[in-house]
Amino acid sequence: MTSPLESPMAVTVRVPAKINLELFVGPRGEDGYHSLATVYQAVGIHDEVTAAYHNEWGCSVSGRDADRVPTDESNLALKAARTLAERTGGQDPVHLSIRKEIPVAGGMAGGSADAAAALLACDALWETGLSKDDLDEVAAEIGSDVPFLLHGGTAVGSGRGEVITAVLAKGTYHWVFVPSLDTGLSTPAVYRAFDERMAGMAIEDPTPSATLMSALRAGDPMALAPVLDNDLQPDAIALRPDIGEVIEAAMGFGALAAIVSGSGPTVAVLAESTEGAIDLAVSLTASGVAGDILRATGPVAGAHIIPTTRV
Ligand SMILES: C[C@@](CO)(OP(=O)(O)O)[C@H](O)COP(=O)(O)OP(=O)(O)OC[C@H]1O[C@@H](n2ccc(N)nc2=O)[C@H](O)[C@@H]1O
Ligand SMILES: Nc1ncnc2c1ncn2[C@@H]1O[C@H](COP(=O)(O)OP(=O)(O)O)[C@@H](O)[C@H]1O
Repeated sequence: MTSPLESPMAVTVRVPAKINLELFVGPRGEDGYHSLATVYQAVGIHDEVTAAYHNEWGCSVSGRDADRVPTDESNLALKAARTLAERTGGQDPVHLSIRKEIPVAGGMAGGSADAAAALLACDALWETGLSKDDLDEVAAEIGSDVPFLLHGGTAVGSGRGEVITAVLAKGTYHWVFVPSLDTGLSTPAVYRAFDERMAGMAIEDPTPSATLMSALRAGDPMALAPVLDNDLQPDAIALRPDIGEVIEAAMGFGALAAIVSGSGPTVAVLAESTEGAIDLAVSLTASGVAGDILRATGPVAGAHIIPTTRV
């Protein structure tokens, strides 16, 4: 048995953002969700979530866009912690301190990332002993992107995106992200616009493309660039024409590719190398088309515990 002296009082988890290298949208199911075939990649922009014992449940948020993140029961990290506590027969309350770097409502799954981090942190703090599969099941209940953020790397997401299969991917990809301004884009609004655009057309069940898989196996950004694809991109651009301008500018400055991440509005720009990514970031900033730019490589590891205080 673990002595109380060895039990952690707080656990901190670092968790990456995701982009969708491919996002194929199928028909809308009876639950209101569309089936997806997506290829996720975890990229090196990270949030940190610390779970610490406290006399009541709660959370606080600091860092980038913190004022746009709720701290009530609708916070996805808090929701995840409370769901895990329920599933494991009740646990002592925790306070979650969330430090954000992932743009909020940007299509990079920051809320889902915090939920994945909270699950891992609370699982370790409470020593629930849940299996990986059990944790995945709780993750899927919180949101479609949450299981991937536990796994990281590059992976196919099927179902609603919550059924994860690892992909054989070589190499490191150099990305520039344009999170796009001060307002996000609502995921339901983008899916609604997709439905309106596709009304009356037959939508097939989606499958990942073989060409994308072979580009990833080769680890070749030049081969990956032309096959990046997102069925929601036209709808995100229709709702936010400035996204189209960012894509056009990035291509004009020599990007290998530029694509909307998930439901947007963040644009993910693929560069050939670190130097290429720096040049693109400088050109995009100087042109005035993008005020705020992030740079990262992918793939990176999923949610993981980082050393923290033990008593
Ligand atoms: C688009 C994606 C791509 O990875 O990521 P983000 O851009 O949000 O990061 C995901 O599909 C985000 O999935 P998820 O996290 O489940 O979306 P939610 O916010 O729960 O969905 C809000 C609403 O969007 C619509 N929705 C969502 C997912 C889906 N597969 N089909 C849908 O039609 C539904 O109307 C749903 O009620
Ligand atoms: N911990 C959290 N971090 C960020 N957003 C959160 C969090 N919890 C709830 N939200 C809400 O979820 C919404 C979607 O945010 P986010 O997950 O960052 O974007 P997206 O779904 O576009 O990837 C935001 O409007 C925000 O209010």
